[in-house]
Amino acid sequence: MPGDNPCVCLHQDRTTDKRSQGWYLALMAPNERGPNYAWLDPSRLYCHQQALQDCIHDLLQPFKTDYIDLVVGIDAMGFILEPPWRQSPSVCAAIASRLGKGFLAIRKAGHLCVETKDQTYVDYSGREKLLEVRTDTITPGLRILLVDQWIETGGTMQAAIKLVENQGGVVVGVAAICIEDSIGGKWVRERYKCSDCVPDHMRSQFNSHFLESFKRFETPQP
Ligand SMILES: O=P(O)(O)OC[C@H]1O[C@H](OP(=O)(O)OP(=O)(O)O)[C@H](O)[C@@H]1O
Ligand SMILES: Nc1ncnc2[nH]cnc12
Repeated sequence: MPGDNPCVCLHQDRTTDKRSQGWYLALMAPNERGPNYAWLDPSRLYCHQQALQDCIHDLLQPFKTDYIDLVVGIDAMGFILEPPWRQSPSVCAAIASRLGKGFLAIRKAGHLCVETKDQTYVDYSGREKLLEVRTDTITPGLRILLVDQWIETGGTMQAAIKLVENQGGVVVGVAAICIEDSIGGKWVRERYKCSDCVPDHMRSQFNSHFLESFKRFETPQP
């Protein structure tokens, strides 16, 4: 049953199982390191080949018929979810290239050695931060899919949207594993076509920052 959220093992082979919607979300690890960290670690699901494929498939469903010129990912984990249209996720850059789509990285401050536009923001940590993007890529009218791992307060995504739109880019859509029902998350949803991976019956768990699967979560022993 879809509400049944099994404890999914990282190395369990689910390729032949009947997979329920969002099954791979149970692979995400709870925060065990305290308040300076995000409340969970979604990146554990990227280690599982089927989980990564299903996650990206789900994220892209709503955009199948949209024309997209460029995929823009937010530093750092947003880079992983660059869509691997039609092929394996491990070769996403090659696929983007074959399809004639580029990938633009919006970076956290201090990494780019070229001319940049920047935008300050405050994220879930409450700290003021800076995003930067190169100025030689986004041209007026360019149709962009913005991708990040997660939207909690929405501060990071709102800053990325400003960077794109201030250069004339058109945000066709916003994709993240979870867009929480925060004020900022709702702001993004109300203004842009969005996709996330959270089934309706699990949304309250995400908004309260505790997943049922955490109760059964076991960290593998070394
Ligand atoms: O909605 P917000 O409250 O702004 O938070 C969302 C941002 O926070 C996380 O990134 P983080 O800075 O933890 O770095 P990471 O991508 O390298 O994990 C996440 O990947 C988003 O970029
Ligand atoms: N990676 C993440 N996981 C969970 N909550 C988040 N909030 C912001 N980033 C997050």
